[in-house]
Amino acid sequence: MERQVQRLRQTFRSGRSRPLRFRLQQLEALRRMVQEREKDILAAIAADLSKSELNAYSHEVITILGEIDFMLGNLPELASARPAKKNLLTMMDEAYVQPEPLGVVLIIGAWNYPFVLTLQPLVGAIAAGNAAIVKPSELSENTAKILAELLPQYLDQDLYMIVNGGVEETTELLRQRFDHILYTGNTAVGKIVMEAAAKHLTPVTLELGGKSPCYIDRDCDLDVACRRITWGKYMNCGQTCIAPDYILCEASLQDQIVQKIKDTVKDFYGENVKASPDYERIINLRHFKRIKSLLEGQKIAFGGETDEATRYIAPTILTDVDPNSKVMQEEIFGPILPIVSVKNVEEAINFINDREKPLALYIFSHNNKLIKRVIDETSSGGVTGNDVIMHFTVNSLPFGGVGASGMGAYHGKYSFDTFSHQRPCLLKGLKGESVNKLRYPPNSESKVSWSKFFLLKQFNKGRLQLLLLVCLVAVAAVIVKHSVHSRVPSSGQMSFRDVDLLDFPASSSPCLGDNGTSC
Ligand SMILES: NC(=O)c1ccc[n+]([C@@H]2O[C@H](COP(=O)([O-])OP(=O)(O)OC[C@H]3O[C@@H](n4cnc5c(N)ncnc54)[C@H](O)[C@@H]3O)[C@@H](O)[C@H]2O)c1
Ligand SMILES: CCCCCCCCCCCCCCCCCC=O
Repeated sequence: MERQVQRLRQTFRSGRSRPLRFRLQQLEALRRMVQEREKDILAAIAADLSKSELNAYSHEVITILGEIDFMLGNLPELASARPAKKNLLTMMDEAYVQPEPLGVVLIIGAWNYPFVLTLQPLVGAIAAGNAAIVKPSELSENTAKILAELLPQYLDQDLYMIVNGGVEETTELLRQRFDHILYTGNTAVGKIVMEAAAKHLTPVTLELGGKSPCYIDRDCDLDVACRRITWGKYMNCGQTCIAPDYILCEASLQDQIVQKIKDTVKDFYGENVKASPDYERIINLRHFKRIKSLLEGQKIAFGGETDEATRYIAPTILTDVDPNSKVMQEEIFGPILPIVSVKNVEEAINFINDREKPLALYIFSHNNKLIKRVIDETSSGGVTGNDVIMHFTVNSLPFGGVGASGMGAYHGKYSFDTFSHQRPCLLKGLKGESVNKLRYPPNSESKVSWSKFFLLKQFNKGRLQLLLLVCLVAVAAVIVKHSVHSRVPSSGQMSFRDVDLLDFPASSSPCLGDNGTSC
């Protein structure tokens, strides 16, 4: 493993991954891979999650194509240096923020959306100019296999690599030094990843899980709310990190909600859910048994049927659920929907705040003020009001957790930023020592007073007059210099705008004039 990481690092150091043209080519190659090998990819995802190919396309492939298109359209802007605001002391200098790649990054994916959760971070890593190792989950073995087969055929093999394997291989990978690790999966392993990363001071993005609450207000269109919740809860058989984990509502709404979700399940999946091509299965027997055990001692208002041989668990609703019961202690990650009664919105807010910060929060109400209030008085990775899951699909929104549900974020611009260092650059000329004297020893009351003036903008009348005089002299000097220069032939030095940005390693100043001042 060490040799492989070393090989990627050497290629990264050669600068090959930096030019924008190269990054765009790799992203285009990735898009070609998805388009040309769509059938194989869909078959692999379908096999891993007993999913129809149509669902595999709309749950996963569409997201990756959208992310690649976003990067192709926005990369030149994302990668270019941004001029920064200056203070009085540096007003003649050039200040800008230059995004730069981090180096060799590690992406560890989870099995529940095995294509999206590995390739979406990879798109960001490539766009930001990094080398990357991708470690798909061993539980979604078909997708892991097809990725290992396809990626080397389309991407630069000395920069982007797939490592397949389980705990042993991941542990070995985590011993290596990376420049960033993005991990998606459960919280317990998140801690292992963070501990391993700490040994090398490697920054991490942790995309974890949690119990995402869904509050339904009395003042709400229950038909619409229940239809949307049914879609988001039972999609992928409940194995979605941002699925609504449980419902909070007033006790009087409970029966209506059960009835409406029941009707919607019939609309979506037909009389025989088991036979529906749109209803998936639990990934493995361990998870099947874990989810089934959550039903013990519960009041099953709907569903509850299970079949171990096919790892089928029916869309299920539990009512009058005790907040202290097992099903309310861990993330369900399966098609079981508990309903917990609360008296009002205050109690719902307290219920949420008494627990770990969730990955997502959903609020259904006609009353926008109530939705805003719940947002203001709680915390979660993300929020969708009057719907579920959909904030994931907006790539102008950062996607990630907070507290126990994770740290850092990605998607769109946020992926680019996650895999970049925002490097502050200040370029000064070698003149101006008269002002610089103010910061050189020996210090004095007068120097401190001048520093306050320059850095804290604490004017007094005398200083202001003096500054005006200095400015006049500076303007005069610039005019004289300019008139001399206009008579001298050009030095032939190129400005930033003359350079083909595509061939540029995205490390130039935004506007470097030939006297070192910003233009
Ligand atoms: N925030 C998100 O975007 C997001 C997305 C999907 C899933 N999740 C969360 O992930 C969880 C489900 O995923 P999972 O954890 O079952 O997936 P998983 O079992 O596939 O594990 C995730 C990754 O961790 C690796 N891994 C497992 N054990 C390890 C160990 N001991 N040491 C090092 N690496 C190890 C696996 O190989 C895999 O690549 C849920 O909690 C879910 O909410 C979060
Ligand atoms: C008008 C037709 C629109 C069709 C849009 C379909 C959107 C489907 C989006 C589903 C995306 C689900 C991905 C969830 C991934 C969550 C990752 C965590 O587990």
